[in-house]
Amino acid sequence: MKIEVEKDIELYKICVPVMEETVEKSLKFVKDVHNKVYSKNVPHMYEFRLDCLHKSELSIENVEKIFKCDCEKIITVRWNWEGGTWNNEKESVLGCLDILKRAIDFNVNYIDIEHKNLKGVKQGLRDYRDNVHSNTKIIVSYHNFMKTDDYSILKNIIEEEFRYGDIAKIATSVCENMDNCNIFKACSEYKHNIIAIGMGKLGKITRVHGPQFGSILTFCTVSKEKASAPGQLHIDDLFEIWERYYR
Ligand SMILES: O=C1C[C@@](O)(C(=O)O)C[C@@H](O)[C@@H]1O
Repeated sequence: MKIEVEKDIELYKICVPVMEETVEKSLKFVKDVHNKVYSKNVPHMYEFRLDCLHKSELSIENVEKIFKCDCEKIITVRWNWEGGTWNNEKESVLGCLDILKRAIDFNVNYIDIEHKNLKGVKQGLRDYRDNVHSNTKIIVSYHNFMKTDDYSILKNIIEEEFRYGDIAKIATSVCENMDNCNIFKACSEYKHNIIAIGMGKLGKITRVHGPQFGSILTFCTVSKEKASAPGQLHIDDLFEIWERYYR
């Protein structure tokens, strides 16, 4: 479905996280979503949360099967200190940076690395991407599951994210409506180069209208029970709202 609110606005993109324990289940999930097993609508792209893979699944040869999957994708290896399940045990089996660099070798659409993780890698991934002449875009992400920081702090984080990557991402918990205003402000100020999300029930408005303000995508779930973060809408609900709101 194409939704064009403004002449210059790009397609609104919906991304569904894939959080399976095995590569086989991940690929089957994407195939089932594409075949509308879980929902009436299908997303534009998928975020493969490779941190969710069981450690027995962690080999470059195995994760490469995901990089080859024929869909628009984000490859993410989310650490446990940022809300994911990656930990030192999994890291000892296969390094998260090795996974992300291999994904870059495969020209996946996006990789996502935490803003905090960059303390160790500095410019590493962007230089690597340029050196191997990959087209992968680098998302640098910041999550705050407790609150939404003051705009001046968010702005500093976003500016630093752009020092290391191509797309800035903030996903913060919305505690009051002014938080939503700050998230929309970030979408507008960094239009089409940012993913900005308000987590939690109060933040749902940003998940629905963030793309109109300039966020390049929004995350949805295809399950009534399972979501990768608080406040995600079911994909069918979002499509229904967009069709009504933007018709
Ligand atoms: O960073 C994000 C955003 C998210 O946390 C959300 O709030 O929808 C969902 C995560 O899967 C993703 O990596």
